[in-house]
Amino acid sequence: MVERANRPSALASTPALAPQPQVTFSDDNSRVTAVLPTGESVEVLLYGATVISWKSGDGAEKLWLSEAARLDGTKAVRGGIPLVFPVFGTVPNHAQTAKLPQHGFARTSRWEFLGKSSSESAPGSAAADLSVKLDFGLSSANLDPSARELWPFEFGLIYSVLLNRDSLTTSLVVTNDDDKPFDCQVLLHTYLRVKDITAVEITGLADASYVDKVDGAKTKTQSSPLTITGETDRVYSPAGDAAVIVTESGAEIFSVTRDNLGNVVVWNPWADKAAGMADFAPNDGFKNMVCVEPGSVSGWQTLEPGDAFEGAQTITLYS
Ligand SMILES: O=P(O)(O)OC[C@H]1O[C@H](O)[C@H](O)[C@@H](O)[C@@H]1O
Repeated sequence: MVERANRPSALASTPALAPQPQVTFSDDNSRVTAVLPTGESVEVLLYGATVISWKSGDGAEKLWLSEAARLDGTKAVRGGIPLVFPVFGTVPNHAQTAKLPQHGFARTSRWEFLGKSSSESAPGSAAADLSVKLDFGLSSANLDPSARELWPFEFGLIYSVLLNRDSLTTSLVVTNDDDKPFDCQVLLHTYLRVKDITAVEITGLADASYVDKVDGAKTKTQSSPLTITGETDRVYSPAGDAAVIVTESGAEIFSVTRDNLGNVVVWNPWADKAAGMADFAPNDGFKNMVCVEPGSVSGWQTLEPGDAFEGAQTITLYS
């Protein structure tokens, strides 16, 4: 038998492998954070599966989060990306959801972290190609009994947050695990951060009809790029699925694409409404945000037993 030690070692002559770039990750039982090797990061609170931070590689925050947002699970988070399910706003004349609080219970429930997957294990992957996906789950089985009483259906929700170098995708899958159909609405209530709302223009909604919630719920048609000059609360129903582009001072900053979500809500509370919200700070924070909220809210998704509905948004940054 030849002693291994006497043989020339193939390994010894191989140059040391460069360390694989890694996604850094932390989970402290209340929030999950992932950081790509190139610096991009995302932070998700288990309460509501609310994305509370999304940073580009240079450390710039892309989402607006109120300085007075409660992050302790006592109130829906003011900012980031709260999840709206199974009702948007309140719909008193819809028997199934009439008892639910505004925007339902998904944003005020504690979700389970199901796990992470990243592209770093792919052989030869370069730092620039890395992405990470975080999955969260909520089902009737782990719902607070008080919420279950208000909406007594067996359901499952899987929410996935995918961070790439230049984009964030959030997608929600709803399944009906009951033996009877239920109706639901979903919406990704994204608070985008801007430097100066008066310099913002939103395109991609041309010719779309919308319900103007600050003008008696009248139905109108968008004729030109949208600028925000006062309280704005509109539910758009664009005919196609064109991207919604947010520009600031003429430069494109965000593109929001939708997958299987027929509505886009655009919301800015402006000065008076912002001042009236105890968890909205600073008072002039409305100048630094605009909500662009892909969803399915102008009608109902009726899910038969065993059926599923999936909807997603991708927010891409311009460099
Ligand atoms: O205060 P919240 O329950 O978080 O709702 C905040 C806003 O959400 C959506 O954008 C609705 O269209 C608005 O009417 C509502 O004011």
